[in-house]
Amino acid sequence: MTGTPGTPATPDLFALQLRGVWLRLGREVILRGVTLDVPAGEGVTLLGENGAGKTTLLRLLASGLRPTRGEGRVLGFDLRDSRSVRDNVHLMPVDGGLYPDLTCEENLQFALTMHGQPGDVGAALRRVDLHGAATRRARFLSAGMRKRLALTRAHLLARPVTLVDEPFANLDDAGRQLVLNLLGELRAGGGTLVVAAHEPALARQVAPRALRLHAGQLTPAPAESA
Ligand SMILES: Nc1ncnc2c1ncn2[C@@H]1O[C@H](COP(=O)(O)OP(=O)(O)OP(=O)(O)O)[C@@H](O)[C@H]1O
Repeated sequence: MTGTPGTPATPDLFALQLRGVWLRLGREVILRGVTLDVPAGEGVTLLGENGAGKTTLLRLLASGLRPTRGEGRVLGFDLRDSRSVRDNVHLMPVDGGLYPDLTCEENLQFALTMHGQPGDVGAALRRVDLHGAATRRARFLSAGMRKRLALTRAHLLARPVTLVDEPFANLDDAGRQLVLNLLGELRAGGGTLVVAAHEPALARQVAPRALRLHAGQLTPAPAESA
């Protein structure tokens, strides 16, 4: 895995590749030699107990954390090429990663503007039943409403790679079905998806290949795995 920044080495082949990645945060070693190949368009469910390192791995794949050792590529771009990686990846963090002082519609419009993308903000808010809260600041939304807003932002942006952390948390039944619909549409459009979740049966409906992170290592999870 070699190449210069800004130049994809293996375009279209693999969306995500890690080779022997170790990651230390403070005194703790979180990842211990993680190797991963995710073909473009695949959906991966990331399982693991609390504190296993799922969020950390997603942040690393979004170029928000650097490997202590080892290397990785996103759509052929070296993980150290943060700009190229961030152009192609959207990470939905567990808290939604919204701007608390922007309204719902401003949060969506800002995301579109940052990526130079067109998009129908009103339709996106209607889709997740937030049209009545369009002018409400994100800080005044409930946890479930924040999750809906963050999800519709990920769907609207439809980056080649979408990483979502705990998409089902805080949602009612209708909200969980919305997650499945929105993430399913991202996959259907050819997007690569990684879902970190504690609800394997739900997550696997849109991201069938399940991997488990345990003791810093990534292994295939059996079909019935919880
Ligand atoms: N900034 C940080 N500095 C030091 N340690 C950290 C930092 N962020 C996370 N950790 C540690 O990394 C480990 C993995 O955390 P992480 O949030 O990635 O786990 P997780 O699998 O997403 O857990 P959960 O299922 O509870 O969300 C934990 O032991 C956590 O305390």
